[in-house]
Amino acid sequence: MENKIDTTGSLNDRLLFAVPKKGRLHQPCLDLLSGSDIQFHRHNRLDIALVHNLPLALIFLPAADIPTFVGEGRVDLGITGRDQVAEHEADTPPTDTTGVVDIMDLGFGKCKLQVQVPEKGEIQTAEQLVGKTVVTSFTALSKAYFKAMEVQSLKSAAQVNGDAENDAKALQTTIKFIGGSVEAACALGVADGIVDLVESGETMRAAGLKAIDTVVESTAILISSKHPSDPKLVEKVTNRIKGVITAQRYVLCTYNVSRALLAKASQITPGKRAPTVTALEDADWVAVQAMVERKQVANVMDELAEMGATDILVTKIDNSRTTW
Ligand SMILES: Nc1ncnc2c1ncn2[C@@H]1O[C@H](COP(=O)(O)OP(=O)(O)OP(=O)(O)O)[C@@H](O)[C@H]1O
Ligand SMILES: O=P(O)(O)OC[C@H]1O[C@H](OP(=O)(O)OP(=O)(O)O)[C@H](O)[C@@H]1O
Repeated sequence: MENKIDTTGSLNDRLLFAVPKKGRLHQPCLDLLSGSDIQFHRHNRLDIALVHNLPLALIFLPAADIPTFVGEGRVDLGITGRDQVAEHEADTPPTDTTGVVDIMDLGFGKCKLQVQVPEKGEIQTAEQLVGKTVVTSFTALSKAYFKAMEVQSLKSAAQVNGDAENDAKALQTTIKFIGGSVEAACALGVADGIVDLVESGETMRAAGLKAIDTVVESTAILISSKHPSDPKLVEKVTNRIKGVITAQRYVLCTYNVSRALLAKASQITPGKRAPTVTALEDADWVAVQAMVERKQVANVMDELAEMGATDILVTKIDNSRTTW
């Protein structure tokens, strides 16, 4: 009892921010909070942590439950996968007051929710799974996906034999829920196909499966409820997170170039508004500084060097406050 911490009493005046408590999104979220200087200490086994330096409380929840808590306005802000929001909305369509607001894409947790079937089996298309058994953790999205196909198949079948009742039964796809290790379902004879997440494709290949269609593409997103308790604080947290994401996505590229080549160089590194150009002691030369997307930087350096820029340096951005 001595170690029991009463956090509930202190939650009233705080903006509640839901963060995945485990799984693929957990660590990148902790990194994002740390980069945004959101300081907290999470006591062992407690799913609520008070933030020391802002009127915020972090609520650690399964990624799949976050859209429900935020959508019902029980929690103000949250980070989860776009796939989880889509699943929640397929099950509980948003109204004027419920449902989530998609604030921004966070870039990590990239994956696809895909229809998968045994590599060596007879099924080659998603249409061939209509009327069969599909196992998934995303039942609402899968039901909606196959429903659309069933309607289509029913129309085609009715045109051929006109026996609508029997056709409807034959074309009903069974969607079964499994909480994890969905990829094992086909090999165990539980399913003809599955709907599961794919990132590298390693799990799918190891299970002898292949993807035949994509239901949803996903990345982690920052979401808020429709009427958060403190919109100003939501904006502050959003701007901090945006700053960290931008800092991760861009680097600062600095180089020297002759004035004669400045226009050409500016086309290679246009920067945010325009590159920063500084005069040098040598009147024919200038120093240029511009933000460049990290994934483009090697190509940009090659192009700059080829066109005659010298002393090209790339530096990491620790944090930022900018709009793109
Ligand atoms: N292989 C993956 N690569 C990238 N992102 C993923 C991957 N698998 C899942 N995700 C993302 O992370 C979210 C949470 O999935 P994850 O399986 O890590 O959660 P979890 O809470 O541990 O759930 P479970 O207990 O069902 O495994 C997914 O909804 C998806 O947005
Ligand atoms: O394409 P890959 O890179 O192999 O990733 C895909 C796997 O990742 C997720 O599962 P996770 O490892 O989170 O475990 P789970 O099956 O218990 O959900 C997903 O459900 C797949 O099984």
